[in-house]
Amino acid sequence: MIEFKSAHKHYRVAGVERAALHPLDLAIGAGEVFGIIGRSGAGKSTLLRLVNGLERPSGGSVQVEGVDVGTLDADGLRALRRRVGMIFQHFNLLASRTVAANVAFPLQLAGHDRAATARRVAELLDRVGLADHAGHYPAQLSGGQKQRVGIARALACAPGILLCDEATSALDPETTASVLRLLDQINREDGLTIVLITHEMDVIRRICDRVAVLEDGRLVESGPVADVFLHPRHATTQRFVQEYEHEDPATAKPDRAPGVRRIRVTLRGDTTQAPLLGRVARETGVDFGLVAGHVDRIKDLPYAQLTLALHGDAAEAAVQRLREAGARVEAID
Ligand SMILES: Nc1ncnc2c1ncn2[C@@H]1O[C@H](COP(=O)(O)OP(=O)(O)OP(=O)(O)O)[C@@H](O)[C@H]1O
Repeated sequence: MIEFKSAHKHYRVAGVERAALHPLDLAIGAGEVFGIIGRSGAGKSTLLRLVNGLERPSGGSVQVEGVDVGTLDADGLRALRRRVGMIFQHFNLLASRTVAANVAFPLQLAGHDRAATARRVAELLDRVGLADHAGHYPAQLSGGQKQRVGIARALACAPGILLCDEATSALDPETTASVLRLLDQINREDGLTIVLITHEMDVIRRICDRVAVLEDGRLVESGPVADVFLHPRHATTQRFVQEYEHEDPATAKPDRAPGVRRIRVTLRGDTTQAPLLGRVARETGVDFGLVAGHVDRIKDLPYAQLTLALHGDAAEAAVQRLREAGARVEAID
């Protein structure tokens, strides 16, 4: 659906070229919810703007549905933007237009007649739960309602791709959750491809299938969300995970006591709640202390990740049993 091939972007500021994105390869499949996470200035917005042609790559190519975005003329770009909807952190609604008129706007630009526009607007407002707010103005809406209008407007021309630019960053946690549920529902029902950029790991964890981590314009890690966040390899990803888990750095340090081994045990899916630890302790005679841990979900996947201190001679046997039972076990050293 979207493919970056050695795409990169430089900006010239006061005569000096600066790389916002270094050459990047990335493929996003149809129907995926793909998250891009990074700190401020990492290059997230630049990456997103290359997809809808708001920026052209300085080199390499960005293809959307097989079309090279960098080669499009004004007509081509207009057609592209009907296929690629976008929602924004600050909603970007027209303050002087009602909710219905905001949603109607792209339909009018695309030349739909009055009756077809009215039908489509009613359908979209119903979909985002705002059928009874059609005549309200943006100033009369909460942040979550404004973003629902933004979503309805972005979906007006039935795009195949929705770009979300920090779409929940201005919302409180409960409203964020409800907007993310709506996006998740739209993705599942319509098979819409969603690309979202965020600096919040929680947003990625809730709805994304895959994630890419950006740092200083470089893609440092990418893959299925559970793999990247449960077993982060790059220091930047590790920091995002530590912040999300509120991890105390002291717990990550190995216990130097003789005869004690620290391990991190990850259980996913059906094994998450299996009565495993007690059984392994009984069968092997190992004793374990609980150092840290959490039980959570990544999209539809339940998981548990525990740091254990294993005491005694049976540690190796216990690790073996845990692995046989489907747990991933990593030594912490
Ligand atoms: N139009 C521009 N002209 C010059 N430099 C730019 C322009 N847009 C972005 N940059 C620079 O490119 C780099 C990446 O910016 P970008 O906005 O893509 O990052 P970001 O990860 O989206 O950051 P934020 O989360 O703060 O929006 C930054 O150093 C930024 O200053």
